[in-house]
Amino acid sequence: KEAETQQKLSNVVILATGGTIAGAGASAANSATYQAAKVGIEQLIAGIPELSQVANVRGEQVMQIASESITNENLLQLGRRVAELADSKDVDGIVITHGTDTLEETAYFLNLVEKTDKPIVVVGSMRPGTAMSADGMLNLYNAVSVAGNKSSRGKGVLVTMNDEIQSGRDVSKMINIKTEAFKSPWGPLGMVVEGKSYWFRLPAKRHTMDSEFDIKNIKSLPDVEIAYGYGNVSDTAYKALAQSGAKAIIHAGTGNGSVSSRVVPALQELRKNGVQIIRSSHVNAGGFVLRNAEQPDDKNDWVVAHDLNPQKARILAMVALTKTQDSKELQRMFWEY
Ligand SMILES: NC(=O)CC[C@H](N)C(=O)O
Repeated sequence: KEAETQQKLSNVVILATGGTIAGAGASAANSATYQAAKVGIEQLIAGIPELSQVANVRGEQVMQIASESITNENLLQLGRRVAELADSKDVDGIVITHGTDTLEETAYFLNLVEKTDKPIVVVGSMRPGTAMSADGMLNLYNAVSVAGNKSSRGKGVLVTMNDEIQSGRDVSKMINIKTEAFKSPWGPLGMVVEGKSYWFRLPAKRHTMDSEFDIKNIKSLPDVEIAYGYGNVSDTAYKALAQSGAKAIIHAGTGNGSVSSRVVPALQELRKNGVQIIRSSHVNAGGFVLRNAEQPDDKNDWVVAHDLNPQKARILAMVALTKTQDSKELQRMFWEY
């Protein structure tokens, strides 16, 4: 009988990369002071015996780092392993445990480059497993449940935090001290409760199977950097980034992605010299940048990031630049993804 249920369960692989979900603190009172990326995947899986009721789970330690230290090389390595597993007949779903600081970047990257409709779920936690009211155990249980469920197929890369099922494209870390840290400006796709998924909406943007990008064709990612807009800003950072080789600069702009008059001439000059200028917004609840509003983008030949925050705009720009150097093509991609 046991063998029968095992056969019916989906096969889910957990790729572990580190973060707080693998963190450990000195005392149960340490919810914020602890070391990330300490606990191995086998120990995490062993700590949740209930996983075996929702899927046949196995783990792989891909790396063991805090996610602020993830490099483009790490992204490519992870992306390639996800693609290999997605191609494998005996894998039905993939979970990636990840630090929450750049979780939204990795989730969006995978959403763009993985050519599969198998569920890919990225998950983290806000408290280490050693803390009181640790959230990692339930988040991971939810991630495995969602990854093992056929209803998750074809919905792009997903993120399960705080019982919500979020689109990896939209979701962002909005606050760093609450367990309800991850929000999308456009709302979650669904909820996962007691291992069961409840869906309410679908992603409208191109992703995975419908994406023109493929991890298998990406050898390396170009240098794309971010510079921050604020009052009395100077153009020093923009110029320095270009000088150090940035192919595109994401302007993490104020409000509608507005650009200070102290910076505009430098950005016009950089564009003439071949650097792509992409206007995004760093407003907290979600920016919304439109062409030729605030700045004459047609005249300047700049691109707008629309609703992508600066860090997500960097991901799309890197992936897009592996295919085109044309600003109009870039802009099309920023509308479609
Ligand atoms: N909550 C977290 O996961 C943050 C821990 C660490 N800074 C990381 O992103 O990996």
